[in-house]
Amino acid sequence: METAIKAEGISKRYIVQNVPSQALMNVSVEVHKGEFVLLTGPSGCGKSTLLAILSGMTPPDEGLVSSGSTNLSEATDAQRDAFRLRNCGFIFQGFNLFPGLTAVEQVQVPLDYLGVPSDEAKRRAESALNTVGLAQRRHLRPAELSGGEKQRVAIARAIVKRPTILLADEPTSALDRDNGEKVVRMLRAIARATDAAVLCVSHDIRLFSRIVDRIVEMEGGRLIRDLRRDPGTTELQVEP
Ligand SMILES: Nc1ncnc2c1ncn2[C@@H]1O[C@H](COP(=O)(O)OP(=O)(O)OP(=O)(O)O)[C@@H](O)[C@H]1O
Repeated sequence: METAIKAEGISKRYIVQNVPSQALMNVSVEVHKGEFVLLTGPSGCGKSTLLAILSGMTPPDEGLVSSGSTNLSEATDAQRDAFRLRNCGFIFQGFNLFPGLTAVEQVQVPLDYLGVPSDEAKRRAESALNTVGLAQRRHLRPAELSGGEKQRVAIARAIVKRPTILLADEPTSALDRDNGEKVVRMLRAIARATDAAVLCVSHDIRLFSRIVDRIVEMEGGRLIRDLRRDPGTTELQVEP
């Protein structure tokens, strides 16, 4: 399997009011293209910090982060921004949609940032909405959509630029069980269909465990477990 993003020996410390707090300690992890990974662990264990470092949003204090030939740990702020814009799609717990924009306009926004001509951006936005089953609702604004539909718009917005890495932070926690499961199955289908590495933070292991390829568990700023599903079985196996 080809590597989409790789972190080696990552450490990150925050200092708040002169008190240091070690968010990540010597974390190494590799996520492959087409792989759907759940990142889980107790509150404050460093999951969001790891996502931020893997997407180039935050530089690590120590260690290497790389994607293909891009070395993110040595990149400038502008190079990391450009990497993120081109390669990463994000999905958030609270959807983060613009109240005044229709579904198709929301999905076009990342393509506008990338300078895609507006006719092509509209066509691609409609196609992404079609992928998440919302073609018929493309002219509606967030207030006219259900929670599940809003999250599907957010997924369409995240996949419209065909990212190599799709990062989701608690994408199901504002949804009921059925809609949550729909979203998780949709993320797996996206990983399969587009070969994107999908890395998803959630506390809801039960919802994800039957569907993901791999569960990475953190505690106190470290990775403590890495379970992979053997092809052809439903059991997740501990990494040797
Ligand atoms: N910007 C920041 N400034 C200071 N401390 C931070 C910052 N971001 C995170 N931290 C601290 O780093 C540690 C890890 O936080 P992080 O948000 O990565 O954990 P998490 O596992 O995502 O938590 P949760 O599940 O509650 O979202 C925590 O102790 C947190 O307080």
